[in-house]
Amino acid sequence: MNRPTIAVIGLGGIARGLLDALAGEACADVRNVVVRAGKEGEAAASLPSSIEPVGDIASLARDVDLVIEAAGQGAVAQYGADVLRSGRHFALVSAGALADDGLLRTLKEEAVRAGRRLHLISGAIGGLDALATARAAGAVEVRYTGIKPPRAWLGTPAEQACDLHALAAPAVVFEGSAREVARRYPQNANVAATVALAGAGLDATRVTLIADPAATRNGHRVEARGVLGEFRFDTQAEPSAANPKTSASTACSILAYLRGGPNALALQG
Ligand SMILES: NC(=O)C1=CN([C@@H]2O[C@H](COP(=O)(O)OP(=O)(O)OC[C@H]3O[C@@H](n4cnc5c(N)ncnc54)[C@H](OP(=O)(O)O)[C@@H]3O)[C@@H](O)[C@H]2O)C=CC1
Ligand SMILES: O=C([O-])CC(=O)C(=O)O
Repeated sequence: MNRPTIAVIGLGGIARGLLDALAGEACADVRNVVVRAGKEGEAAASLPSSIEPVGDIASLARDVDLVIEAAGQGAVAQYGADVLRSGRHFALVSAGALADDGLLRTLKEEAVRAGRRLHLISGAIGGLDALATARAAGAVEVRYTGIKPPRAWLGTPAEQACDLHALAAPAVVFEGSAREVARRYPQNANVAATVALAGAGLDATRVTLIADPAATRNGHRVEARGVLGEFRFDTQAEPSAANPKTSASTACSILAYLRGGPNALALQG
């Protein structure tokens, strides 16, 4: 990838981490941040004058050629197709949005029509290359296990599964498919959808989520078994200082991608 001129959707923990990292980097020029319509002025107050906040895709600077989503699943649905129709590449981290087959199909079709790239950046997870290799050889059984401190699960359905404020031992808060977890835990388990899209698919990939009172970091475990043998990829990730639900590695995965790293799934192009 040549040095792209980019826009970032979102201005939360991941986006700010990325903008901070890019301030000292030559791998991309940031022209715009996409914020909710009406919040442009508020956003401008906290951004350098070189970055203009906009409230829609039509207002992006003409020379933006790549748009990075770092906002949430709703933002993928809201802006993804417009980004591609406007002739720009689209790279995202809110992978759970792609558990909606209709949205995934639309984005792929728009990417083909526009001749643009549709990339899913690795985010907080690793091992996608090994998953793709295992899948290429035939059927593969894949399990993703996410283990986070109780505070990372506040405001999610995990609150109904256990008392997050009085947990004395690890508690399983979700068991099911990657497709289901994408819908139920939109801010916490996008990595499960990423693992699924790289390997066994959204319905076959099994997911367990655990709230662990002894955990201080976000654990991500990928276990795969197929005709080639088996592997296990374990991550203990520092939580983002801005958002305990998110691993700090997510912003860095976008930086690595912009540097030309191999850490993205090409869904199209
Ligand atoms: N693949 C991966 O490994 C990971 C993916 N993620 C994904 O990244 C997302 C962002 O994470 P994080 O930065 O920590 O979250 P934050 O909650 O810190 O920030 C989200 C930001 O996005 C903005 N936003 C949300 N929806 C829209 C929209 N439709 N239009 C414009 N702006 C919008 C929010 O604005 P406002 O405050 O106005 O709502 C906020 O500025 C997560 O929700 C998750 O989907 C997160 C972690 C890992
Ligand atoms: O950053 C993480 O730990 C993973 C995460 O929140 C997600 O996949 O949505």
